[in-house]
Amino acid sequence: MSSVMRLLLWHQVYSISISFSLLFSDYTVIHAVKGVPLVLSFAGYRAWLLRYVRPHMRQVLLLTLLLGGSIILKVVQPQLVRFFIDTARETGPFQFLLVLALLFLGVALLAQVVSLAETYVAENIGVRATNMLRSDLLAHCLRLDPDFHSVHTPGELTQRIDGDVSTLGSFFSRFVLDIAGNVVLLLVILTLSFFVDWRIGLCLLFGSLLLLGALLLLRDVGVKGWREVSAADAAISGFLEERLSGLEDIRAHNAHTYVLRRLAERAVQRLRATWKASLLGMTGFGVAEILFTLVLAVSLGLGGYLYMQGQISLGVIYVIYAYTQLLQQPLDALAHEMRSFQEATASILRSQEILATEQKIQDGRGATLPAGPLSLSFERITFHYSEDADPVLHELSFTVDAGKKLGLVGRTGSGKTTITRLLFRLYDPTAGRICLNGIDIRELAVTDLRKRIGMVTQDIQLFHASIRDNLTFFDESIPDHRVEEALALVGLAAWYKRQPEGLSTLLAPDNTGLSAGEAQLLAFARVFLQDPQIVILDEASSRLDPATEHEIERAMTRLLEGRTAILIAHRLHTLHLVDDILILSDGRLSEYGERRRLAEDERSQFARLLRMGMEKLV
Ligand SMILES: Nc1ncnc2c1ncn2[C@@H]1O[C@H](COP(=O)(O)OP(=O)(O)OP(=O)(O)O)[C@@H](O)[C@H]1O
Repeated sequence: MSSVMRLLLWHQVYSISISFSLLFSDYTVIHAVKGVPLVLSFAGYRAWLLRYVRPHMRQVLLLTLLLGGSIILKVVQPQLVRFFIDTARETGPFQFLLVLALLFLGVALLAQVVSLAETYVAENIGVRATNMLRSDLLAHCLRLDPDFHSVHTPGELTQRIDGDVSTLGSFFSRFVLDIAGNVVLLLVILTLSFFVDWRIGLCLLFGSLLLLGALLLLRDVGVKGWREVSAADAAISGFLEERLSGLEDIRAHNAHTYVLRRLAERAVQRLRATWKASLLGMTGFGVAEILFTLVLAVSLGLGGYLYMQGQISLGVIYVIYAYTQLLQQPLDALAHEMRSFQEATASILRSQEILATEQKIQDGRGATLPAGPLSLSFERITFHYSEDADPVLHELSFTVDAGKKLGLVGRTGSGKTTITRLLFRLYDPTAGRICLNGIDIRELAVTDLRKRIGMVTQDIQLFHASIRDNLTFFDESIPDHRVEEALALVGLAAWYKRQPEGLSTLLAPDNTGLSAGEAQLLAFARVFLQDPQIVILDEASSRLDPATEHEIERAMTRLLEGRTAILIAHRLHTLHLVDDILILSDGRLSEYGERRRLAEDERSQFARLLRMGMEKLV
């Protein structure tokens, strides 16, 4: 090889390795995705790969071997054809031709098998790693404070936990190997082409650089278009999610036509975006094809010239043709990987953002509570949801002795639910402290605290799962007879007998198929199974028929027996279950005392409420 050729080869190896090392260097990589500059350091990528791919190291090793094997098989095939053509032209022995043909067949078959194995192993790594990330994200989201969930809609979180993670599948499984594999393939093809003939090598080297540059430029044009399509897709999904969850209101207001018109508008937007993206994509594709054909024409023309000059054989022309064709794959793949790299970076950053969000509510130092009923006290509690908002509770103090029940009464927005959220430690008070048996609840482990408190809110969430799983919260250690006892205790024995598959009967999604009363009784049964020491009941404000109301009151009485409880009452008649009454007004204690005493005191607010015979307090 002449010194000029060596110089050229080294220059080529150097320039490709520089671009490769830049991609993976310790410098910060900056991308603009959806107009927002995003930053992720090499250490960031490495940490992600190590966390999610390390558990599958053996498979990664196998994938590396398979990739290496497939590169070798790809470049060997044209060489076999070259020998075949040259041997045939020189009328070489038939047996040798037969061996070459069989060898070619064998190599082609082996290449297919290796590519199949490669896909299988890569998919396997990708799916396992993304499943792990999905679990991490979901577990983290479930732990995060209500503040976080109030600014991130379920739809958005679904997209992050599922959509973004799916984008990362190929990043985990093949991204690094694909880039490395394609760079190696490109290098091998170009190096071999220099060995075939340095002029051909030079032609392919310049052709590759030109094509790679063009592909990178054109790729950005297409990406923008397809981004608009995904935005239009997301708008349609969001629209459908919202409308389908409000199905009853849509039916009640005969809003079908309005919904369909809005959907049609979004569909038209999507159609326009798709046209634009396809057109831009086709233009890019067309230009790349033209450039590629040019490179092919120049190299073949040069090959033809050299053949006429008697400098190369016909077999070598075939090799030139095959290698030029083969070049298209790594060039296309590298341009595509750049796009995947940007998408993966965006997904990693979005996932990282969630994982980096810290819970404000942290475990205490592990103080423990005794068994049996607990007393609870609020001591000068002030609370606001955000620093710039007005306080919702002002210096609120009250006590519920062990085994006693407190009735909370107040207008809508007076702060009743907020009190229960603070007790459950969904938020911590801004000032003051909440104690159970004299222990500040911030001293307890959060899970221990929440185990001790059973809560039935107005918004009962039942899952599309079996009755058993809905009541035990997927805790398989709870035996069926305990679940059946709980159902009987809340008065659902007759309902349960009607269920075709007993505890295994599936409940329909979104509580459909259940009356409001049945859903509430099932929520009571859940609390019975949890057997907490403190119960918080937020009475349903919707009206139920008298028979169901009676059932619910009976279940409530049983549930409250021997437990400390806070009952948020929306109707007066349920208040006979409680010992004390606390009337809240704009987050301030307006009246507080023993129920009997307040009822007998004509001047009390509570007695006035009773006299007015208000069925509904709020
Ligand atoms: N997550 C939140 N972020 C900010 N403000 C909130 C939040 N939740 C409630 N608030 C505000 O706090 C105040 C008290 O609300 P809370 O839900 O405790 O009232 P409530 O007495 O339970 O009302 P209702 O009887 O209607 O359920 C209201 O002004 C409400 O707007």
